[in-house]
Amino acid sequence: MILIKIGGSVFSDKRGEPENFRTDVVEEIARELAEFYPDEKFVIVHGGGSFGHHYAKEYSIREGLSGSWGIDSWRRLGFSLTHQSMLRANSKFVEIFTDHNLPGFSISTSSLFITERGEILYADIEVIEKLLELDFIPILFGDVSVDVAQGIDILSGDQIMAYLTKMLKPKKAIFLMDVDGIYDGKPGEGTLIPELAREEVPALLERLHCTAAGTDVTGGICNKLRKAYEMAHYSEVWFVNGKVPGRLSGAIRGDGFGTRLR
Ligand SMILES: Nc1ncnc2c1ncn2[C@@H]1O[C@H](COP(=O)(O)OP(=O)(O)OP(=O)(O)O)[C@@H](O)[C@H]1O
Ligand SMILES: C=C(C)CCOP(=O)(O)O
Repeated sequence: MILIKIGGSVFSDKRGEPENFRTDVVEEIARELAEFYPDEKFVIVHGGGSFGHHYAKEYSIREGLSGSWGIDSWRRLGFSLTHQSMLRANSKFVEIFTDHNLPGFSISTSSLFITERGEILYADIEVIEKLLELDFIPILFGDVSVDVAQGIDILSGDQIMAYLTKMLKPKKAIFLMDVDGIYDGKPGEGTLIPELAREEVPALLERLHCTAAGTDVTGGICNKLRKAYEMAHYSEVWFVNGKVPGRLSGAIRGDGFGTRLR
């Protein structure tokens, strides 16, 4: 099984209009997956992009429930609206997958996962395992979450990737991004790293200023790299450009252009 995260920056313009969706990009991803399926099994996780992040920010979901009825009544509505927005993104993926004869099946993340300050505390993944046995392609997504510490929070697709890698032990985990891979510095300024050893990640995090007190509250490349560091215990991890046709296929075959972490 191969686990793939389709980054929010790949299927939408995060700085653009709310709920913009790059149909052509996702269609190309589906076309490439259809070349490998059913010989290869897949689990897909997609990010929030221009869908969930917009509502999550507007209703400050990451701050959780406060204990004040006024604020919480408003935030509960935001929690629901954020989830509905993610369902709209998710249904676009399922439609495109099924149009390409791929049995993509929607899994509502917030119904399976419980978090503690945004980190996964518990998840019931039996249904995902069963769907895989039955040759479905489960499609999960970054979502809102019920959180034991603060009532509600946001669960990032990158956290889900790390959890599923640990539990399902895919032969490969692939992050599709809107840049060519991991750079030693800012994309466009630093150089692309084609091969990265797990032991090199802590030093790279320091060079990228991803210290514990860093500013990546909602994720970004620092969170992605930290999660990939955990994942590399169990699986090879790839970072490739999901907007360039052929790059996903290259990562699936193992001869692709991007960053390979082992
Ligand atoms: N050293 C770096 N190497 C690679 N990307 C970097 C680096 N530093 C910053 N970035 C930025 O990180 C972004 C990818 O992180 P981001 O969290 O936006 O990914 P995503 O998975 O597409 O989004 P989402 O979390 O919404 O699903 C890239 O667009 C890139 O510009
Ligand atoms: C904002 C929401 C609801 C999901 C966040 O998931 P991510 O884009 O993978 O970090």
